[in-house]
Amino acid sequence: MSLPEVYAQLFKYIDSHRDEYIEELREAVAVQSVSGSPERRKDTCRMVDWTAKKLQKAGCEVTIRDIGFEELPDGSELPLPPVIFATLGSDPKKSTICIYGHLDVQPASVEDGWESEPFSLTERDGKLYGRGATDDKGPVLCWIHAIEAYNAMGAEIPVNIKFILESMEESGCLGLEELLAAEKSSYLSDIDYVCVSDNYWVGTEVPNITYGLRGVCEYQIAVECAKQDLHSGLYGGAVHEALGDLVYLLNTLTDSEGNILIPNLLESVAPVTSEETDLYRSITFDLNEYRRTIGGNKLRHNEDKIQLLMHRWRYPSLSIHGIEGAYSGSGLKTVIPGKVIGKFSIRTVPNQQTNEVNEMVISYLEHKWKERGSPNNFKITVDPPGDWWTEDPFHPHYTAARRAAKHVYGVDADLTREGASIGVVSILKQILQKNIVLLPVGASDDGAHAQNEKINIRNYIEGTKLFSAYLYEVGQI
Ligand SMILES: NCC(=O)N[C@@H](Cc1c[nH]cn1)C(=O)O
Ligand SMILES: [Zn+2]
Ligand SMILES: [Zn+2]
Repeated sequence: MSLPEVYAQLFKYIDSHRDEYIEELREAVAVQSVSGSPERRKDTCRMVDWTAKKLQKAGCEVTIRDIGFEELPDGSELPLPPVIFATLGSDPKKSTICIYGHLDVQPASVEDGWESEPFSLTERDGKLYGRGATDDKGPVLCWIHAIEAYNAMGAEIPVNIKFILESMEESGCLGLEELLAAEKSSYLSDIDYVCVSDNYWVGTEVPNITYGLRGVCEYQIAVECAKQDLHSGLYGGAVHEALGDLVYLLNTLTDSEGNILIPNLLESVAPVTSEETDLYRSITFDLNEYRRTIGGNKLRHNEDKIQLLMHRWRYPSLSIHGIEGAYSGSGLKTVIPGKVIGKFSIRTVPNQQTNEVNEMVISYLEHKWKERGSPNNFKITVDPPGDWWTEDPFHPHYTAARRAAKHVYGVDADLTREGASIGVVSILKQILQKNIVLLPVGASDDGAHAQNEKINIRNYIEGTKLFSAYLYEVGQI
């Protein structure tokens, strides 16, 4: 494949600006834009301002869109971080692509087991460690740097660009759907293609392009046995313990193999077709490397690549995330928690309907609660869901993205799905009905949401090249 002249120049420029790109990521990571923490809301808004300035400097016309308030558990209201709309170019002869990214991050602290301060970007062995490095500040910066590279070369970007950058992605995308629905006939009216970089490679060497996501339904079960915690020596034996009830309920959700026990929940899962299975065969995926990265003893579907990938991407799964109110410090504490809240989620897939899943979950838990016969207070809360999404991976937009990947990495990108959820993707699909490509830059072992999140310098720099090449290739469709 001959390399277009523009690539040679862009790639050389990008390589020579590596150190500046790292410094910019350092600045971005230092802003503690944790959307789930009300006390970090100012920092989250600061991240919005910081990014808006970068976009303006790159030549974009930036609009900051207010999206209202979040109601906190105590009934007070907290302003949501605004959404950035940024436009570059409005040539009617060019296609217009919509690029989505998010500026908020998951919580992180050294006490969780980080080897270095999570909000201070730290380089070790060619990797940049820091919260948000790969999810999703690194990829957002890759887009901005790709545009800056075109500008510096004096090269024309062959597409118009419209950014949507939100800062509540890690907290249910609050306020975004309403904003985007209202913009269908204005800001979003001329979008031809959508590109999102908020997921990861399936491995560490071969790039992939993603055509499907699972949805997510999140639940909280609260059980209360006392108005405060109790001394287990003084009250143990006298009370019906809330944590025992909760553990019982959580244990009824799956069997020991992880199979979901909620009746009828799997009935609406679309059958896997042979064409679909064929797409999984050629995916580069090393089961043993995946297991080693996790550090576990044995995987489910251990011997079968296709089954394992399908259970990560194509079938529902149920995960228990934690128990609020239960003692979780080191050592023992002889306490009976007065109130505990169990948190779990179900990843949903085509053709499951969120409202049906919610009804099945609630009715099953209410039935199990009755069976338990506990006198304690019990309440289930359903959190805002995200829908699943699938796309046509043989659309010319995908061909353009794969051509871009081939130019950068020299190999064919795999066509894959992902098991996580990106709320905006199904929302944009519903509103725009346009082809959406997910174009990840980070590697499978980046540790998004976990301790020691990182992006490899190679992925960060090659990701910038990938986006510059993607802009070029989409301009050729
Ligand atoms: N990079 C996508 C991602 O991490 N999405 C989150 C979205 C979410 C759902 N509930 C809280 N965050 C995911 O867990 O899939
Ligand atoms: Zn993300
Ligand atoms: Zn995330």
